[in-house]
Amino acid sequence: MASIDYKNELVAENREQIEKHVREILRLIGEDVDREGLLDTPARVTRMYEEIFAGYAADPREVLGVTFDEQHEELVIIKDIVYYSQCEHHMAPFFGKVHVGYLPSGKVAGLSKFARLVDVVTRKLQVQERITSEIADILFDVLKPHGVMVVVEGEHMCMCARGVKKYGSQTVTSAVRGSFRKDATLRSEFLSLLK
Ligand SMILES: Nc1nc2c(ncn2[C@@H]2O[C@H](COP(=O)(O)OP(=O)(O)OP(=O)(O)O)[C@@H](O)[C@H]2O)c(=O)[nH]1
Ligand SMILES: [Zn+2]
Repeated sequence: MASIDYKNELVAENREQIEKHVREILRLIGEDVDREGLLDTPARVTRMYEEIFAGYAADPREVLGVTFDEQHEELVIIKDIVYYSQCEHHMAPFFGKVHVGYLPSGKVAGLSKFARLVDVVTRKLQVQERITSEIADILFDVLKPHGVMVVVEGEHMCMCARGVKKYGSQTVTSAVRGSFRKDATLRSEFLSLLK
């Protein structure tokens, strides 16, 4: 499931300042900031920040604002929702897929809202564990389902491009709320449907 485009108005307001600081960082790392290839880079980086940090300007609970009543009380799974986030330790990208399963209790959300929720939660400085638990907590709180399970897979550039340099390793995190905590069969059903 593809992600959705948002903008961060906070970045837009501070555009001039951000551009100035990006230019300064370029100078401090040893670049010639006046060479042609870099002239538009501070503005480009700022536009990129508007996109990849759009989560700061949005309320994740609001994206689930429209829910509807539906008497389906069995497992619903939305899998393979792609995300792109930035680790809060290095400001390096990490990305992968989110899989959500929930057991509704009378209230369901439109399928696209799960992808919107993933976008809002991931488009800020994050750690993978917090993405996982935030999505689980918000769904559990807003939809009041019998249970929720969230699995997140991620590849972290801070582990590839620098530091330990372990390319291709995947981090998998999960969070369970409600009936998923107690019911191992339900967890197995969810995990087997992800394959
Ligand atoms: N738990 C968790 N750790 C993360 C995530 N993203 C990055 N990290 C880790 O954050 C840690 C930061 O460790 P530090 O020792 O403070 O920083 P560092 O010296 O740059 O660490 P190295 O990467 O080991 O060189 C590293 O182990 C990263 O791999 C994440 O989403 N979750
Ligand atoms: Zn990192």
